[in-house]
Order: sequence, then structure tokens, then C-alpha cells
Amino acid sequence: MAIYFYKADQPYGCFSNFSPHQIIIDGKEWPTVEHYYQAHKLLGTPDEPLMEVIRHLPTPEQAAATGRDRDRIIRPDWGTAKREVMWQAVLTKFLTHKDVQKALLETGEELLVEDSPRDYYWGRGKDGSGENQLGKMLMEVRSYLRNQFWQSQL
Ligand SMILES: Nc1c(N[C@@H]2O[C@H](COP(=O)(O)O)[C@@H](O)[C@H]2O)[nH]c(=O)[nH]c1=O
Repeated sequence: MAIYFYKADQPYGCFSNFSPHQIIIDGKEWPTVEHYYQAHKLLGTPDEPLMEVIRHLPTPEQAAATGRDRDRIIRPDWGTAKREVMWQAVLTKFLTHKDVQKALLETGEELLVEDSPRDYYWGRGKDGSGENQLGKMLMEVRSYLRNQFWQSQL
């Protein structure tokens, strides 16, 4: 049975990028994966100083609203860079927080689906025709963690 997640306060909310799990990357603390992801749209652009502003915003909703502000010009390579940015953030989250790591491993081989009604890239979209890239990435993280465990047993 597929496992659906989306909002942080709904079932499997700990899989959401909006869940309150801090990550530390290159010595900097980010309150959520979403803060890190949205801020990195501005890396190398004239608005780069705003990355620090986003990092300090109190909620992931505010971080997302700022990163999605279309008045801002985001980095030209975002279309290809965003996967790597997301991977680093999501992997760090699941390596850092043992409770969510356990929850992810306990999903076994189930299909994970980000049940976003409006995101057809990271999510399944309203009609289910979306790519579900976040769900797929979480399944990759799950395999990575499992491989890491078996390597440590050798
Ligand atoms: N969980 C969740 C969302 N989903 C997240 O939105 C991000 C995609 O942002 P963008 O590339 O700017 O469209 C990505 O992290 C995806 O997981 N969006 C929300 O508005 N609320 C939410 O609770």
C-alpha cells in the first residue's frame, strides 16, 4: 500500500520538507529542509544576501513564500541544480534525526508519494500525473540508509 505524505501535521508528516527538523550543512543551521532548499534558489545571484534572511525566517511557509516570489530572479541553473540541493538537505535530515530515520526505514518497500495538489515535479499533483520526485528521493534515501547499515555489518 502506498504511503502518502504532504503537510507536516498530517500522517507521515515527518517526511515533509516542512517538518521541524533542523539540518546543519557546511557549519550552518537551517530550521527545515525547506529553508535550505528555497534559499539555494538565490545562490550566486544578486539576491544571494537574502539567503541569510530566509535561513532566519521563523517558519518553512515563510521560507517557501520568499523563495517562490517571482519578482526575484533565481539562479539560471536551478532546473538542474535543485535535485542536488534537495538530495543534500533530505539526506542530512535523515542521517541527523534518528526518529525520522527509523520511521523511514519502517516503511519497508512501500511506495512513498508526496501528495501535493499543486506540485507536479516534487509531488504527484492534483490528478496524480505528477512526477513524485520527492517520494522517489525519499525511497533513494531509504536504500542509501539500508546499504550503509549492511556495510557497517561487514
Ligand atoms: N510539503 C509542502 C510543500 N511541498 C514542498 O514544496 C517544495 C517545492 O517548492 P517549489 O520548488 O518552490 O515549488 C518542496 O520542498 C516540496 O516538498 N509545499 C507547500 O506549500 N506546503 C507543504 O506543506
